[in-house]
Amino acid sequence: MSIPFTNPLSIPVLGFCAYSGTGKTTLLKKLIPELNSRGVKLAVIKHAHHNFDVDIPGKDSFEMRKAGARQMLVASHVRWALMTEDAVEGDPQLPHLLQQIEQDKVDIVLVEGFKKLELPKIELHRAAHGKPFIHTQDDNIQAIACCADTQVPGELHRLDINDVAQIADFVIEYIGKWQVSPAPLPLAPSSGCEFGMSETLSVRQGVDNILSFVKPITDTERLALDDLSGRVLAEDAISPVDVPQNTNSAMDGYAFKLSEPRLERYSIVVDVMAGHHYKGTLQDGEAVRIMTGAPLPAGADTIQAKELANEQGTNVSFQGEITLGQHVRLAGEDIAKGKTALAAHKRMQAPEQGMLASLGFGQLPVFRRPKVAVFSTGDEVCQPGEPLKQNCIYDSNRFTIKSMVRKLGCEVIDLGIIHDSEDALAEALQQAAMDADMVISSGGVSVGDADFIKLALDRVGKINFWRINMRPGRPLAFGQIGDSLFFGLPGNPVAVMVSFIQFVQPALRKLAGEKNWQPSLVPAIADCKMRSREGRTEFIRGVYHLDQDGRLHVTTTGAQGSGMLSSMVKGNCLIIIGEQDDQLNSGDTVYIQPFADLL
Ligand SMILES: Nc1nc2c(c(=O)[nH]1)N[C@H]1C(S)=C(S)[C@@H](COP(=O)(O)OP(=O)(O)OC[C@H]3O[C@@H](n4cnc5c(N)ncnc54)[C@H](O)[C@@H]3O)O[C@H]1N2
Ligand code: MOO
Repeated sequence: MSIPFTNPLSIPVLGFCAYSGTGKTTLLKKLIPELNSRGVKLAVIKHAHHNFDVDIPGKDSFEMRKAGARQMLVASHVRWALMTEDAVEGDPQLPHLLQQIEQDKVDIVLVEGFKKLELPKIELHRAAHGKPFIHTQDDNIQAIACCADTQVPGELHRLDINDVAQIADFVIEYIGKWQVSPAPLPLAPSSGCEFGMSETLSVRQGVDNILSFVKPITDTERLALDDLSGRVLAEDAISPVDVPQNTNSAMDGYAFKLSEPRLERYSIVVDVMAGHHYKGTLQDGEAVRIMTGAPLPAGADTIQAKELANEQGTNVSFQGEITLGQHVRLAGEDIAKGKTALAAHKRMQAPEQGMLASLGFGQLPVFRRPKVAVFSTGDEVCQPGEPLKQNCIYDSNRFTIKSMVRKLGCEVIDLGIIHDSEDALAEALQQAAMDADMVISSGGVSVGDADFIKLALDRVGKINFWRINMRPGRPLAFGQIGDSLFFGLPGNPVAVMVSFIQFVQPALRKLAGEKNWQPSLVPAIADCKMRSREGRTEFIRGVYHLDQDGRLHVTTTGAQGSGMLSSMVKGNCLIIIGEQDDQLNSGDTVYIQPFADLL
């Protein structure tokens, strides 16, 4: 029996399954240090079948839990542990357990046990134990680690159960290939098969297929702190210092040593300003005037704010509750020296730049920015700024595409408007693919006028023309020209933007080296009725706001023609009606995708 499983995290999860006695734990005890030595940070979840305990009778944490604390968190400066009394019928739920993992701190979660879940796993098998294979019953086995003389089916990835380095290679390759599911939407699952010319795909199938062709850029360059905005970090930034550097005061006030019982008054020995320190050691009954950010003098352990203190001559007395250690910021409490302050593959914006500055970095390695060539097609398309010819339309697509490409930190190569001639298109595509990592065109991909671009693409690359079950943005071309990726977006201006957000954006982010990116989708209450068609994903331009009931509400921008760019200008989000719905009523909850970060 297999039990469905969905990974709720944006990092990979890999199980290890075997009959008991095969040596799962023994292998993991060797594999973990091997992976650590290669820079892989990992978490492990282990399923225990018995009523285990990690605490010791007599310890405070044990006694408090036994006294009835449903959760008990015990912490020191090196480790913390959360114990939760959570008796469930049957097995614990792995997705719930995974959500307890701090996924920004590790690259992968290894799972021991949970054999019946539809979870990607490595099977461990020792012929000498005479146990049956698991992969014959479980399609989720990614590889089998077994003895040299064991026969396994040819298509199954084979590993040597005694070769820990080889198993570590497989895990690292698995992490590299793993892709976060880009659309946690109620969309049809991807079938994972190859799609040919003019197939009709779901949005999820389209994204999965495209991402399987994207190879992240590995070239790097070093940039000054000031130039990091929008760039993707190429190596972990390890903190060279403690932040804060010293244990210091979080308040303007007085620092002293708290004693039991509390003293009536303290004598003020000196003022300590930020950027200076008191060289002596405070004695019982002594206090210093201290400013926010100034180092805590030796001997002091507590601060009282100025507002709760009365100075009389050279003495000070305090009002209100005082707890040991209050208003003291510990050295390294934000970021400790030697810890990963920012992991590689993160796109940097203001908070990341600020944090790197606070650690004293002057320059950092980033991945080279992707180069993206953009052009428009069509004899009716005119250059803005020039007189509009009869029966023509100004080129808006090149400008929306270029703007979104730049927002994603890429370099734009503008190829202008290419007129409907097979030779001109073929030449432009070939040249663009030599210079750029990605080529994006708009127009000419639906049935009527697709012929020129299809013929040209056939000459220079490998392209699929798909219909995506979505609106707007039904036609989409995707493929490769040489080493370059090609997107042929539909001509209608709104369809261009929606297709870019759904398909080009995840591809460009992966190309740029970014990891763990997922579209931001948030639930909102529909304030009006909206129509779709079952089997199709509808991206309606909407306006969301925080209502007086404290929840996000959303309404449409009005007319939804796929040529009406005004709907994108008025809107601040896409309202997503999934494939399984044909209508949304006022009051229903719907996912929205705010687009302020890209547009
Ligand atoms: N018989 C069918 N006709 C159409 C279908 C279909 O399935 N069967 N699909 C429709 C859909 S959906 C879309 S979207 C469009 C996409 O067509 P193309 O990609 O071939 O685009 P064009 O025909 O070249 O242009 C469509 C529309 O967009 C305007 N356009 C084109 N380029 C630009 C530009 N750079 N800036 C601004 N506007 C542009 C163009 O003038 C047309 O009005 O096909 C439907 N038809
Ligand atoms: O993509 Mo078209 O604009 O769906 O109507």
